[in-house]
Amino acid sequence: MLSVTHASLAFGGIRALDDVSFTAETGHITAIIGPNGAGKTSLFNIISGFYQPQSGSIHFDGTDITGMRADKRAAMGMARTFQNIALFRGMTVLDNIKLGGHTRLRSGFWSSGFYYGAARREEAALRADIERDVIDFLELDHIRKAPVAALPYGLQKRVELARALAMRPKVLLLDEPVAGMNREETEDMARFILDIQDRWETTILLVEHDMGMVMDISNKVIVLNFGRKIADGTPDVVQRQPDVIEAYLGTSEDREVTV
Ligand SMILES: Nc1ncnc2c1ncn2[C@@H]1O[C@H](COP(=O)(O)OP(=O)(O)OP(=O)(O)O)[C@@H](O)[C@H]1O
Repeated sequence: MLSVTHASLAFGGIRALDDVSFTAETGHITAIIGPNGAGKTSLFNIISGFYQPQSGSIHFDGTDITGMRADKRAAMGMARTFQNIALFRGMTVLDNIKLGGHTRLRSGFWSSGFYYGAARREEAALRADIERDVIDFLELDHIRKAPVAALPYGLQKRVELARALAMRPKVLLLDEPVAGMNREETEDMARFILDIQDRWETTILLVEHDMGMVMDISNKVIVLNFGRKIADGTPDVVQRQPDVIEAYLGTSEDREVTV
């Protein structure tokens, strides 16, 4: 289980997060929604360790990780995808995915050269693992040798998911996984997310503006508005809450309304 307790984060005078608490249960899909600027990315950033909250705490499987560095959190089993695709565009699909797997190697990415025999055996095992569990699973076999830059957007997003999955994460943070996708690509991605939950019981956190997808696949929805949590419950309950509807509909013109 992952829990955020009374977390606040401010940038100058802007309160990006204001006393936010919630839990993401193990093996569940928890969505974080809210209008633009509500604090969703900030919440992801304090969970993954990119930012430190000014107050409050974050616990992961019983450990207080509030002050822990991002790479340590990754080593504990936290993986993340980004709003804007963060892949090595000139490298192949397979090589990008293997980079995710390297966080799992005991001999480590940088020390591989020094422990060549052991590292090579580990590398071969990792490759077999990735082929079976990630490439086949996410149906990427036909493009494994393709450079990422040559792929359509929806597939690039799937490769990014594959790279996160190669870390065998306990917690997977997905930042707008279907942004910019067409209906078919969105449905594929939703199916893959549900399959990941089903197969590995991964705890999944999701920031997403596509309300149809969020309400369809989430076990729980957290709603933020101006840095504060205004709702926390099952999709059924949350989408009927008047202040949630108000947050989306009663907003200024520059906010995106996707309900
Ligand atoms: N590095 C930063 N420096 C200054 N202000 C920031 C920074 N990051 C976020 N903010 C501000 O904090 C508030 C919350 O931003 P955040 O990006 O977390 O919202 P969001 O819900 O993810 O928005 P979006 O849906 O547009 O991605 C906004 O007012 C934003 O301008």
